[in-house]
Amino acid sequence: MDYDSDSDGSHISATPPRDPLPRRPPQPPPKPPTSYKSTASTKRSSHLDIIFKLKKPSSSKHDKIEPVPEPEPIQQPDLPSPVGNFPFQIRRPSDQPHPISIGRSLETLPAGFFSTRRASFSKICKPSLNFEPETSPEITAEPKINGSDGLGSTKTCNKKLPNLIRGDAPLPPVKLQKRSEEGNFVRLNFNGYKRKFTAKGKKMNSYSYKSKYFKRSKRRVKSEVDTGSLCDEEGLVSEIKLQSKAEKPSRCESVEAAISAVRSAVSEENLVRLLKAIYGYDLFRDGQLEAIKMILAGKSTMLVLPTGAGKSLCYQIPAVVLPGITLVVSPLVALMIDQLKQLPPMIQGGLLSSSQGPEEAAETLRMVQEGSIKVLFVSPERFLNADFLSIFSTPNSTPNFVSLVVVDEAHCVSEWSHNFRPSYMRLGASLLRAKLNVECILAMTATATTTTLQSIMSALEISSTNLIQKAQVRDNLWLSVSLSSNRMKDMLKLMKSSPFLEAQSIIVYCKFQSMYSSQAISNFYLHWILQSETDVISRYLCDNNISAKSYHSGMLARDRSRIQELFCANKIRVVVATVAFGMGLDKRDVGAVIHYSLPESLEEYVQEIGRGGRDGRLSYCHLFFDDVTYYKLRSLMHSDGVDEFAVNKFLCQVFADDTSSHSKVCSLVKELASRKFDMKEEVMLTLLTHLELGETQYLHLLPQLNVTCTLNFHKTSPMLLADKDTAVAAILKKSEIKQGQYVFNIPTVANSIGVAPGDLSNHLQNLKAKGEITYELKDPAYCYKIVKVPSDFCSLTELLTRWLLDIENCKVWKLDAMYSSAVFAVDTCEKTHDCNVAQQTTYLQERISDYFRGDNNLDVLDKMGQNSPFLRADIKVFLQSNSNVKFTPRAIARIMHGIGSPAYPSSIWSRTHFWGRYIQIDFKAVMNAAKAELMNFVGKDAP
Ligand SMILES: Nc1ncnc2c1ncn2[C@@H]1O[C@H](COP(=O)(O)OP(=O)(O)OP(=O)(O)O)[C@@H](O)[C@H]1O
Repeated sequence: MDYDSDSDGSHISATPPRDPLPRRPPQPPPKPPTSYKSTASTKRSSHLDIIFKLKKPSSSKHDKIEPVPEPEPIQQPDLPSPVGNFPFQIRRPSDQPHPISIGRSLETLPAGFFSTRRASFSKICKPSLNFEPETSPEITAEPKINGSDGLGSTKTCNKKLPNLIRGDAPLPPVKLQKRSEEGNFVRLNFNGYKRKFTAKGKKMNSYSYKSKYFKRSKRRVKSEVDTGSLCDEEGLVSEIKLQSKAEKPSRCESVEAAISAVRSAVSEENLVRLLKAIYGYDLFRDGQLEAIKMILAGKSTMLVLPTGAGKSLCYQIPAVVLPGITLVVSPLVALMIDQLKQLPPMIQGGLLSSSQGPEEAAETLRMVQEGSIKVLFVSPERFLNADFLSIFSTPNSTPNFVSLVVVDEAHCVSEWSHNFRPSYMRLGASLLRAKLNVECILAMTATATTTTLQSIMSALEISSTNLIQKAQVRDNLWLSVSLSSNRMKDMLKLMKSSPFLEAQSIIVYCKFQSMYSSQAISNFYLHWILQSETDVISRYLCDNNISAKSYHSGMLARDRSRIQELFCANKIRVVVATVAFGMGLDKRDVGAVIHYSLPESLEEYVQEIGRGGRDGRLSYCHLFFDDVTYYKLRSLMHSDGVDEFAVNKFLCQVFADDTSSHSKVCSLVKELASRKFDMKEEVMLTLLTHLELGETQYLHLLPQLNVTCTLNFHKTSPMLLADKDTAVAAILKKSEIKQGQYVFNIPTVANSIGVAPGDLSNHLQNLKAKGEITYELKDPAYCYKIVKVPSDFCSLTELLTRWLLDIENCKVWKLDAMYSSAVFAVDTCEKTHDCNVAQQTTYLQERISDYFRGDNNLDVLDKMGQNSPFLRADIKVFLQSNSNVKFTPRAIARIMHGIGSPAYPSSIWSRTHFWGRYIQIDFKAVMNAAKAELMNFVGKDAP
């Protein structure tokens, strides 16, 4: 079967039909500055055998290739013209700049309106840890809670601290286990169900079993159970919650006494006493004491500690000592919930998240204002909400003033990190100081290069003397790597051999959620099209007698939680997951982490291997890499890129709506704009945020809204209601009537009567409550007010495009650095007689520390081809066969690289013969070839 057959004429190609395996492009001239010669890319044998002693693998049942249905003939897509005017010119907007005026503050949206994106995140890990032996906590009483600062002496010790986790805790009900199954456990109680986790096997954490305290708490568990962290079955937090009532007062008193002592003198002795009183730990870990002292001295601090090193404690202790509230900014709701659950019970915590209902959010805010919350977790998007900020712009005498702002995952602040989030740009020190009146900021991360650190510290105005940084990778992680031309089989071999065979809990990380693009790479994978890679691999492992479960972000949240729980309870041995797995995961006994796919950066790699060996025991981390995955990832690094003319058109639209009033709320419907400018939503948000927070403030972003309203009248006739209600009158004026329903844009109607869109929404809710109307809202949109119209659109366009291009190049460089490190380890090992895991660990550790140190001499391979004899001819054929569609060079390069974009989605364009055909040729080279061919094409058509 000719899978690649098209019906659009594009099969008339300069290149012969695709081979089952991609042909290597003509090699570019050798790159000069590599201090070692890579043999990894040419040698196809697995290196596993020299690293680990292998057992004989069982045969795979998976080699069967199922027939693939013939693809439907390609329909010429009904695409919006992504480029109204052809790419090579930059237009100024037709509107003239308007005088600046300051708009009224209209933003009164209900809390919880924001959406939090799911991002590829988790926490990271760094170097030489001092994992001191954990001692049994001698806790004698359940902590109590207190006065207006959360720990004062006026209130009773027995008050229960719920740590406001509501119905949004992402945990499904679980059936009660039989008592007899209890082993090393903590019982959780979510959604009204109690559960126990049983840890089977011999490899349980030695601390837990040795701990006298643990044995005592086992006996007590029947009487009292509270919530606990999903994977903290050996953690102290849960143990604290198991205290008997009789023990409460002394415990509470000792905490209060320890706090008073620290308040009067911030000495090491007093802090260790407080550590012991709250957590039961005898010693601070590396970096903790230094950080806590610095924060208590009021100094903003940059803290870089590895994953699992105990960063949370560095803000929790100051939170109980300082008088006001500690605001913790976290990028993901899942992380916030996890951190909230892990707060010791004497620290009253709360969270504000987009998944909460308005009542829940209002209740949390009420508690904040009362001063009964000590630690509040919020998303960075919350800082868009003026109502939220106003709560904290109070004098320091009120109970709800902010003593400390903690920026967790602080690398998200920097565009040079592996995980930049535009909303984190909002957390600049000047804004935090102006809006929250806060002096002390703690930035925490586990992975940041020197460049990233510099940019975080400059944004948050943290002095270079206040940097606390420890090593990147823990010593208990054994790192190995191998080049593999058959990763599935090699992985099976690995897992059936020692020491992976003995590992109790294993995480296998995959990169791609769907096997879709595999069809472009090898016919062998054709039958996996549109299946999750994690599903395919977990099934393959199960078929080969290794019990494994798949986990990816496309699954229902309930199913994901269930898998995480079972894994934490040691009921699943292997989880095959995408990066979505592991965020906030605190399972201590993960014995092995296998990378089935190359990570996108060393940051991601370090973060993912950091899930292993959190109990301080040896954990084995193996990385498989291959050229095909590298090429695929290299293409993906270009998926956020945009061109100058697209940025210019975007700016024209953003400022087009500015007529006369700067108090007007403008909106940009995300999906429509994304297709129109062929820009991902995240990229548009990055640009808008830059327009607000860059050197010149051009606009003021407001919380996102669903802007299109479809409304029906019920009780009173529309005209009669309009006589009494100005909002209804405006709706009638500004609506289109479609099938008897009134359809209008919320900001347009709000602007016409001079109210905020949020106020109009509230008004609609009231009318609905009275039975007058029903309505539906749709079309999520970015909302903003224009502060200043740029005077020179061309310069601004150029500036923004260059900035985005630098970010794109940085991502590519990070991937190349990851790939080069893997090649380096394999090559160096190959040259070494009797190379073993210990040596590979050393090679990889060296590369990792060079990378994070920002060593400019780091050799980075770029193995992309620079040209192909068929490229220009293929582009020409492609253009001829799609002559009715407008393209940009970037759009063509994306198609040739097999990357979908909002205006050229893969669902349509992957059916073309050329989809992904040139992934081995550098993206920019393909773009240049496309540009030249487009010029020819346009020239020919010109009259
Ligand atoms: N001084 C200490 N002694 C013993 N255990 C500690 C100490 N400090 C923290 N821990 C424990 O270490 C574990 C990891 O801590 P924490 O979650 O704060 O790490 P982290 O650095 O935030 O890691 P991640 O980046 O994965 O979130 C927790 O179970 C915590 O209770």
